[in-house]
Amino acid sequence: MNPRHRPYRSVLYIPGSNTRALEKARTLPVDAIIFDLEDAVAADGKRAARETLAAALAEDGYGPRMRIVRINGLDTPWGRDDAAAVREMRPDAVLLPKVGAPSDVDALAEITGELPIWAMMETPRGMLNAAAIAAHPAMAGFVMGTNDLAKDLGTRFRADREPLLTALGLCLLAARAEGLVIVDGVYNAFKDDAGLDAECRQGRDMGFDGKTLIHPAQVAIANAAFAPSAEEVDLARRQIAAFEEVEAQGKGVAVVDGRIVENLHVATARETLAKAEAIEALQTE
Ligand SMILES: CC(C)(COP(=O)(O)OP(=O)(O)OC[C@H]1O[C@@H](n2cnc3c(N)ncnc32)[C@H](O)[C@@H]1OP(=O)(O)O)[C@@H](O)C(=O)NCCC(=O)NCCSC(=O)C[C@H](O)C(=O)O
Ligand SMILES: [Mg+2]
Repeated sequence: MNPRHRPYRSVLYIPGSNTRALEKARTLPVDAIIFDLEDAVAADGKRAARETLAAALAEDGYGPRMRIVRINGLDTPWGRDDAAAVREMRPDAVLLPKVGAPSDVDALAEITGELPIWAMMETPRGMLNAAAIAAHPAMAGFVMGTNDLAKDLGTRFRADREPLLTALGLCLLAARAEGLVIVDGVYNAFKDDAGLDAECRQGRDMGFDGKTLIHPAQVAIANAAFAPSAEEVDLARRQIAAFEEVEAQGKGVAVVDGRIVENLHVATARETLAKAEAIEALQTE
Protein backbone atom coordinates (compact mmCIF):
# COMPACT_ATOMS: atom_id res chain seq x y z
CA MET A 1 0.00 0.00 0.00
CA ASN A 2 1.25 3.49 -0.87
CA PRO A 3 1.87 5.10 2.57
CA ARG A 4 0.28 8.30 1.24
CA HIS A 5 -3.05 6.48 0.96
CA ARG A 6 -2.87 4.62 4.25
CA PRO A 7 -6.30 4.94 5.93
CA TYR A 8 -6.66 6.66 9.32
CA ARG A 9 -10.45 6.46 9.60
CA SER A 10 -10.46 5.01 13.11
CA VAL A 11 -7.67 5.75 15.59
CA LEU A 12 -8.43 4.06 18.92
CA TYR A 13 -6.92 5.11 22.24
CA ILE A 14 -6.07 2.21 24.52
CA PRO A 15 -4.88 2.77 28.09
CA GLY A 16 -1.37 1.28 28.25
CA SER A 17 -2.30 -0.21 31.61
CA ASN A 18 -5.36 -2.15 30.40
CA THR A 19 -4.21 -5.65 29.45
CA ARG A 20 -7.69 -6.75 28.37
CA ALA A 21 -8.03 -3.77 26.00
CA LEU A 22 -4.49 -4.28 24.69
CA GLU A 23 -5.46 -7.86 23.86
CA LYS A 24 -8.82 -6.96 22.38
CA ALA A 25 -7.32 -4.34 20.04
CA ARG A 26 -5.55 -7.11 18.10
CA THR A 27 -8.95 -8.13 16.76
CA LEU A 28 -10.62 -4.74 16.22
CA PRO A 29 -10.99 -3.34 12.68
CA VAL A 30 -9.19 -0.07 13.48
CA ASP A 31 -6.74 1.66 11.16
CA ALA A 32 -4.49 2.87 13.96
CA ILE A 33 -4.03 2.53 17.70
CA ILE A 34 -2.79 5.12 20.17
CA PHE A 35 -1.32 3.21 23.09
CA ASP A 36 -1.73 5.75 25.87
CA LEU A 37 0.64 6.38 28.74
CA GLU A 38 -0.76 9.87 29.41
CA ASP A 39 -4.30 10.79 30.49
CA ALA A 40 -5.80 7.28 30.41
CA VAL A 41 -3.29 6.05 33.01
CA ALA A 42 -3.41 7.07 36.68
CA ALA A 43 -0.29 8.67 38.17
CA ASP A 44 0.54 5.71 40.41
CA GLY A 45 0.23 3.29 37.50
CA LYS A 46 2.53 5.04 35.02
CA ARG A 47 5.61 2.87 35.45
CA ALA A 48 3.66 -0.37 35.39
CA ALA A 49 1.76 0.78 32.28
CA ARG A 50 5.06 1.43 30.48
CA GLU A 51 6.14 -2.15 31.21
CA THR A 52 2.77 -3.64 30.29
CA LEU A 53 2.79 -1.76 27.00
CA ALA A 54 6.38 -2.74 26.19
CA ALA A 55 5.42 -6.40 26.65
CA ALA A 56 2.30 -6.05 24.46
CA LEU A 57 4.25 -4.38 21.65
CA ALA A 58 7.04 -6.97 21.89
CA GLU A 59 4.42 -9.70 21.50
CA ASP A 60 2.81 -7.62 18.71
CA GLY A 61 -0.08 -9.23 16.78
CA TYR A 62 -1.46 -5.81 15.81
CA GLY A 63 -1.16 -6.64 12.10
CA PRO A 64 -1.52 -3.71 9.68
CA ARG A 65 -2.83 -1.33 12.36
CA MET A 66 -0.54 1.65 12.78
CA ARG A 67 0.98 1.63 16.26
CA ILE A 68 1.41 5.02 17.92
CA VAL A 69 2.49 5.47 21.55
CA ARG A 70 1.39 8.58 23.43
CA ILE A 71 3.89 9.47 26.13
CA ASN A 72 3.57 11.86 29.04
CA GLY A 73 4.83 15.41 28.50
CA LEU A 74 8.57 15.88 28.88
CA ASP A 75 7.86 18.37 31.69
CA THR A 76 6.23 15.64 33.81
CA PRO A 77 8.00 13.15 36.10
CA TRP A 78 7.44 10.34 33.54
CA GLY A 79 7.93 11.90 30.13
CA ARG A 80 11.66 11.44 29.59
CA ASP A 81 11.61 7.81 30.76
CA ASP A 82 8.57 7.17 28.56
CA ALA A 83 10.42 8.60 25.56
CA ALA A 84 13.50 6.46 26.20
CA ALA A 85 11.33 3.35 26.63
CA VAL A 86 9.33 4.09 23.46
CA ARG A 87 12.52 4.27 21.44
CA GLU A 88 13.12 0.63 22.43
CA MET A 89 9.48 -0.37 21.79
CA ARG A 90 9.86 0.60 18.11
CA PRO A 91 6.27 1.62 17.36
CA ASP A 92 5.41 3.35 14.08
CA ALA A 93 5.31 6.76 15.75
CA VAL A 94 5.46 8.53 19.10
CA LEU A 95 2.77 11.03 20.07
CA LEU A 96 3.73 14.04 22.20
CA PRO A 97 0.95 15.71 24.22
CA LYS A 98 0.36 19.46 24.56
CA VAL A 99 2.86 20.52 21.92
CA GLY A 100 3.25 24.29 22.07
CA ALA A 101 6.20 25.02 19.82
CA PRO A 102 8.76 23.31 17.53
CA SER A 103 11.26 23.31 20.41
CA ASP A 104 9.05 20.74 22.19
CA VAL A 105 9.46 18.47 19.18
CA ASP A 106 13.23 19.06 19.14
CA ALA A 107 13.43 17.97 22.78
CA LEU A 108 11.61 14.70 22.04
CA ALA A 109 13.57 13.99 18.86
CA GLU A 110 16.79 14.21 20.87
CA ILE A 111 15.61 11.17 22.82
CA THR A 112 13.64 9.20 20.21
CA GLY A 113 16.01 9.72 17.26
CA GLU A 114 14.57 8.83 13.87
CA LEU A 115 11.12 7.76 15.17
CA PRO A 116 8.37 9.76 13.41
CA ILE A 117 6.72 12.20 15.80
CA TRP A 118 3.03 13.07 15.98
CA ALA A 119 1.76 16.07 17.95
CA MET A 120 -1.31 16.44 20.16
CA MET A 121 -2.70 19.81 19.11
CA GLU A 122 -4.57 20.86 22.22
CA THR A 123 -3.30 24.13 23.66
CA PRO A 124 -3.90 27.75 22.63
CA ARG A 125 -0.13 28.20 22.12
CA GLY A 126 -0.04 25.10 19.93
CA MET A 127 -2.83 26.55 17.78
CA LEU A 128 -0.92 29.80 17.27
CA ASN A 129 2.26 27.87 16.37
CA ALA A 130 0.55 25.16 14.30
CA ALA A 131 2.30 26.06 11.04
CA ALA A 132 5.77 26.00 12.61
CA ILE A 133 5.07 22.73 14.44
CA ALA A 134 3.79 21.10 11.24
CA ALA A 135 6.94 22.20 9.40
CA HIS A 136 9.27 20.43 11.87
CA PRO A 137 11.20 17.77 9.90
CA ALA A 138 10.34 14.98 12.38
CA MET A 139 6.61 15.78 12.34
CA ALA A 140 4.39 13.16 10.68
CA GLY A 141 0.88 13.72 12.05
CA PHE A 142 -1.46 15.89 14.11
CA VAL A 143 -4.07 14.62 16.59
CA MET A 144 -6.64 17.13 17.82
CA GLY A 145 -7.02 17.16 21.60
CA THR A 146 -10.38 18.85 21.81
CA ASN A 147 -10.91 18.13 25.52
CA ASP A 148 -7.75 19.91 26.63
CA LEU A 149 -8.36 22.67 24.13
CA ALA A 150 -11.91 23.26 25.39
CA LYS A 151 -10.56 23.31 28.95
CA ASP A 152 -7.86 25.89 28.16
CA LEU A 153 -10.16 28.06 26.05
CA GLY A 154 -13.03 27.91 28.52
CA THR A 155 -15.39 26.91 25.71
CA ARG A 156 -18.58 24.97 26.27
CA PHE A 157 -19.20 21.62 24.58
CA ARG A 158 -21.66 22.16 21.77
CA ALA A 159 -22.98 19.67 19.24
CA ASP A 160 -21.96 21.94 16.36
CA ARG A 161 -18.48 22.56 17.86
CA GLU A 162 -18.66 26.15 16.68
CA PRO A 163 -16.36 27.45 19.47
CA LEU A 164 -13.61 25.07 18.28
CA LEU A 165 -13.90 25.59 14.53
CA THR A 166 -11.17 28.24 14.29
CA ALA A 167 -8.70 25.96 16.05
CA LEU A 168 -9.69 22.90 14.03
CA GLY A 169 -9.34 24.90 10.82
CA LEU A 170 -5.94 26.34 11.79
CA CYS A 171 -4.54 22.87 12.45
CA LEU A 172 -6.01 21.53 9.21
CA LEU A 173 -4.39 24.34 7.24
CA ALA A 174 -1.03 23.73 8.92
CA ALA A 175 -1.17 19.96 8.44
CA ARG A 176 -2.19 20.11 4.81
CA ALA A 177 0.41 22.78 4.01
CA GLU A 178 3.07 20.26 5.11
CA GLY A 179 1.41 17.08 3.82
CA LEU A 180 0.75 15.67 7.31
CA VAL A 181 -1.93 13.26 8.44
CA ILE A 182 -4.49 14.92 10.75
CA VAL A 183 -7.14 13.18 12.84
CA ASP A 184 -10.03 14.76 14.72
CA GLY A 185 -10.58 14.75 18.50
CA VAL A 186 -12.57 12.22 20.52
CA TYR A 187 -16.32 12.12 21.08
CA ASN A 188 -16.67 11.63 24.82
CA ALA A 189 -20.25 10.26 24.96
CA PHE A 190 -19.27 6.81 23.75
CA LYS A 191 -22.81 5.41 23.92
CA ASP A 192 -24.28 8.19 21.76
CA ASP A 193 -24.00 6.72 18.25
CA ALA A 194 -26.00 9.45 16.52
CA GLY A 195 -23.91 12.21 18.08
CA LEU A 196 -20.69 10.45 17.10
CA ASP A 197 -21.90 9.93 13.56
CA ALA A 198 -22.75 13.64 13.19
CA GLU A 199 -19.36 14.69 14.58
CA CYS A 200 -17.51 12.22 12.31
CA ARG A 201 -19.32 13.63 9.28
CA GLN A 202 -18.50 17.16 10.33
CA GLY A 203 -14.81 16.26 10.69
CA ARG A 204 -14.81 14.38 7.39
CA ASP A 205 -16.39 17.31 5.57
CA MET A 206 -13.80 19.66 7.05
CA GLY A 207 -11.02 17.47 5.69
CA PHE A 208 -9.82 15.33 8.60
CA ASP A 209 -8.43 11.90 7.72
CA GLY A 210 -10.26 10.20 10.57
CA LYS A 211 -11.33 10.37 14.18
CA THR A 212 -9.72 9.42 17.45
CA LEU A 213 -11.92 7.04 19.45
CA ILE A 214 -12.14 5.87 23.04
CA HIS A 215 -14.30 2.72 22.83
CA PRO A 216 -14.62 -0.23 20.40
CA ALA A 217 -18.32 0.59 19.90
CA GLN A 218 -17.24 3.76 18.05
CA VAL A 219 -15.11 2.02 15.43
CA ALA A 220 -17.71 1.04 12.84
CA ILE A 221 -19.24 4.52 12.77
CA ALA A 222 -15.89 6.22 12.14
CA ASN A 223 -14.84 3.63 9.55
CA ALA A 224 -18.05 4.22 7.61
CA ALA A 225 -17.98 8.01 7.84
CA PHE A 226 -14.38 8.43 6.67
CA ALA A 227 -14.45 5.86 3.85
CA PRO A 228 -15.54 6.90 0.35
CA SER A 229 -19.13 5.75 -0.13
CA ALA A 230 -20.16 3.50 -3.04
CA GLU A 231 -21.77 6.56 -4.67
CA GLU A 232 -18.54 8.56 -4.33
CA VAL A 233 -16.51 5.74 -5.87
CA ASP A 234 -18.97 5.43 -8.73
CA LEU A 235 -18.91 9.20 -9.35
CA ALA A 236 -15.09 9.24 -9.27
CA ARG A 237 -14.96 6.49 -11.90
CA ARG A 238 -17.44 8.30 -14.14
CA GLN A 239 -15.59 11.61 -13.75
CA ILE A 240 -12.29 10.03 -14.78
CA ALA A 241 -13.86 8.26 -17.76
CA ALA A 242 -15.67 11.41 -18.92
CA PHE A 243 -12.58 13.55 -18.62
CA GLU A 244 -10.41 11.06 -20.49
CA GLU A 245 -12.97 11.05 -23.27
CA VAL A 246 -13.01 14.86 -23.74
CA GLU A 247 -9.25 15.04 -23.27
CA ALA A 248 -8.83 12.68 -26.25
CA GLN A 249 -10.79 15.25 -28.25
CA GLY A 250 -8.40 17.99 -27.17
CA LYS A 251 -10.81 19.54 -24.64
CA GLY A 252 -10.19 20.33 -20.97
CA VAL A 253 -13.68 20.30 -19.49
CA ALA A 254 -16.14 17.42 -19.16
CA VAL A 255 -19.62 17.52 -17.64
CA VAL A 256 -20.89 14.79 -15.28
CA ASP A 257 -24.29 14.96 -13.55
CA GLY A 258 -24.58 18.61 -14.60
CA ARG A 259 -21.27 19.64 -13.03
CA ILE A 260 -17.99 20.51 -14.71
CA VAL A 261 -15.04 18.16 -14.38
CA GLU A 262 -11.54 19.58 -14.92
CA ASN A 263 -8.12 18.11 -14.26
CA LEU A 264 -8.20 19.14 -10.58
CA HIS A 265 -11.47 17.26 -10.06
CA VAL A 266 -9.90 14.24 -11.73
CA ALA A 267 -7.02 14.44 -9.26
CA THR A 268 -9.55 14.32 -6.40
CA ALA A 269 -11.38 11.44 -8.08
CA ARG A 270 -8.13 9.47 -8.36
CA GLU A 271 -7.44 10.11 -4.65
CA THR A 272 -10.92 8.81 -3.80
CA LEU A 273 -10.30 5.59 -5.74
CA ALA A 274 -6.85 5.15 -4.19
CA LYS A 275 -8.33 5.58 -0.70
CA ALA A 276 -11.09 3.07 -1.41
CA GLU A 277 -8.53 0.57 -2.75
CA ALA A 278 -6.29 1.05 0.30
CA ILE A 279 -9.23 0.37 2.62
CA GLU A 280 -10.11 -2.76 0.67
CA ALA A 281 -6.49 -3.94 0.81
CA LEU A 282 -6.46 -3.40 4.57
CA GLN A 283 -9.60 -5.50 4.96
CA THR A 284 -8.08 -8.43 3.12
CA GLU A 285 -4.77 -8.35 5.04
C1 LIG B 1 -14.54 4.54 28.56
C2 LIG B 1 -14.03 3.24 29.13
C3 LIG B 1 -13.50 3.49 30.56
C4 LIG B 1 -15.17 2.23 29.21
O1 LIG B 1 -14.62 1.01 29.63
P1 LIG B 1 -15.51 -0.26 29.98
O2 LIG B 1 -16.50 0.10 31.04
O3 LIG B 1 -14.56 -1.42 30.26
O4 LIG B 1 -16.28 -0.51 28.66
P2 LIG B 1 -17.05 -1.79 28.20
O5 LIG B 1 -17.37 -2.69 29.32
O6 LIG B 1 -18.18 -1.30 27.38
O7 LIG B 1 -16.01 -2.50 27.25
C5 LIG B 1 -16.40 -3.51 26.37
C6 LIG B 1 -15.20 -4.26 25.88
O8 LIG B 1 -14.33 -3.37 25.15
C7 LIG B 1 -13.05 -3.33 25.76
N1 LIG B 1 -12.58 -1.93 25.66
C8 LIG B 1 -13.09 -0.86 26.26
N2 LIG B 1 -12.44 0.25 25.89
C9 LIG B 1 -11.47 -0.17 25.02
C10 LIG B 1 -10.47 0.49 24.28
N3 LIG B 1 -10.31 1.84 24.40
N4 LIG B 1 -9.69 -0.24 23.49
C11 LIG B 1 -9.83 -1.59 23.39
N5 LIG B 1 -10.77 -2.29 24.06
C12 LIG B 1 -11.57 -1.59 24.87
C13 LIG B 1 -13.26 -3.78 27.19
O9 LIG B 1 -12.06 -4.31 27.68
C14 LIG B 1 -14.34 -4.82 26.99
O10 LIG B 1 -13.74 -5.98 26.44
P3 LIG B 1 -14.37 -7.44 26.70
O11 LIG B 1 -13.88 -7.81 28.04
O12 LIG B 1 -13.83 -8.29 25.63
O13 LIG B 1 -15.84 -7.30 26.61
C15 LIG B 1 -12.92 2.63 28.24
O14 LIG B 1 -13.49 2.42 26.99
C16 LIG B 1 -11.65 3.42 28.14
O15 LIG B 1 -10.84 3.42 29.06
N6 LIG B 1 -11.44 4.08 27.01
C17 LIG B 1 -10.23 4.76 26.70
C18 LIG B 1 -10.16 6.09 27.43
C19 LIG B 1 -8.93 6.80 27.00
O16 LIG B 1 -8.06 6.26 26.37
N7 LIG B 1 -8.82 8.09 27.36
C20 LIG B 1 -7.70 8.89 26.99
C21 LIG B 1 -7.75 9.30 25.57
S1 LIG B 1 -8.87 10.58 25.22
C22 LIG B 1 -7.88 11.97 25.44
O17 LIG B 1 -6.95 11.95 26.17
C23 LIG B 1 -8.28 13.15 24.66
C24 LIG B 1 -7.27 14.23 24.34
O18 LIG B 1 -6.04 14.23 24.97
C25 LIG B 1 -7.96 15.54 24.54
O19 LIG B 1 -7.44 16.43 25.21
O20 LIG B 1 -9.06 15.66 23.98
MG1 LIG C 1 -5.42 15.93 25.94
